[in-house]
Amino acid sequence: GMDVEGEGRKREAPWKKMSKEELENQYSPSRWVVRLGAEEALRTFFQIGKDATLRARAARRSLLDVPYGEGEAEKLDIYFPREASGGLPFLVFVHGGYWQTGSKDTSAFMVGPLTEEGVAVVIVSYELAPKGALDRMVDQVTQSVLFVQTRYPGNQGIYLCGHSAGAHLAAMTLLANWTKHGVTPNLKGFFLVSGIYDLEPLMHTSENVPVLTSLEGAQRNSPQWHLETAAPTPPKDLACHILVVVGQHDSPEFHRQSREFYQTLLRGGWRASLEELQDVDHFEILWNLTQKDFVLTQIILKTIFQE
Ligand SMILES: N[C@@H](CC(=O)c1ccccc1NC=O)C(=O)O
Repeated sequence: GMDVEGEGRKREAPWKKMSKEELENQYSPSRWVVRLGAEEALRTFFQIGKDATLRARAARRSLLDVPYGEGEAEKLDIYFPREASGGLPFLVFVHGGYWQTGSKDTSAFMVGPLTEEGVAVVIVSYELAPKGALDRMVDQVTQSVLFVQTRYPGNQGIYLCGHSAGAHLAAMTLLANWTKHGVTPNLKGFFLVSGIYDLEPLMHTSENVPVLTSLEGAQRNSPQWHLETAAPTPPKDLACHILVVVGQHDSPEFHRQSREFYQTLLRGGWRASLEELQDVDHFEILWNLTQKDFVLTQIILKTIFQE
């Protein structure tokens, strides 16, 4: 009905009526790609990411493999604008790959157009499953944000961007207790791209192997679940804007996840918006960020520079 309060909370989750095969399908983004076959889409995605990373390293001043923690995987790359002077805005990017694949070394998609406009870009690696556990990955992303704030205290804002499973990890930092860490990062915005916010349906797919072992663990690592049950209060100044964005050709379950997370953010008093980007799939929505005139590149730049 029209009762926004009741939507999505009292109603039975639609995925619970799906067969295992249907869930598997809904949570396999490559199967929804319209222009390429599934395998070719994934290959193209990683190739474009690798090329963009090589270009970024050749064309921009960078600091590579900077440790933000003790762990072997706890490394990040920082790419600077050509004319870097004084305080810069920073975009911190968390890659996807269902917590099992991906790397900072294939994920510097947006470095070209953003550094061109004066944004420093940080690409984060974290410890993948099976070695890494979700709680640990969430902590690592939190640590990477703390690292950027501590190293660049004069920054003109930190914007956290994540794709797919990386959007999940980025969204989890909305729940971080910064007081506990002793540093409050100058977080000004979130760009959550084709993300997953409720992990419970994934427990019934092969993608869960080996990250989700219990319902309790799935809930503990679901920003959707936290916002619905504990309702953490948003920062008082509401300076932080959260953009939830999904591609037209993402699966219906990915659309539902984005929509419900956005609605839950609004109910909780966060400043959020939802965008469905026309004519892009789960992978194009990210690889198009290599292009300055792509609508999401423009949205990101506008968000960073209007504030
Ligand atoms: N096996 C997955 C792979 C995948 O979902 C993926 C690959 C690269 C970057 C992000 C991805 N999705 C979520 O993290 C698929 O069917 O597309």
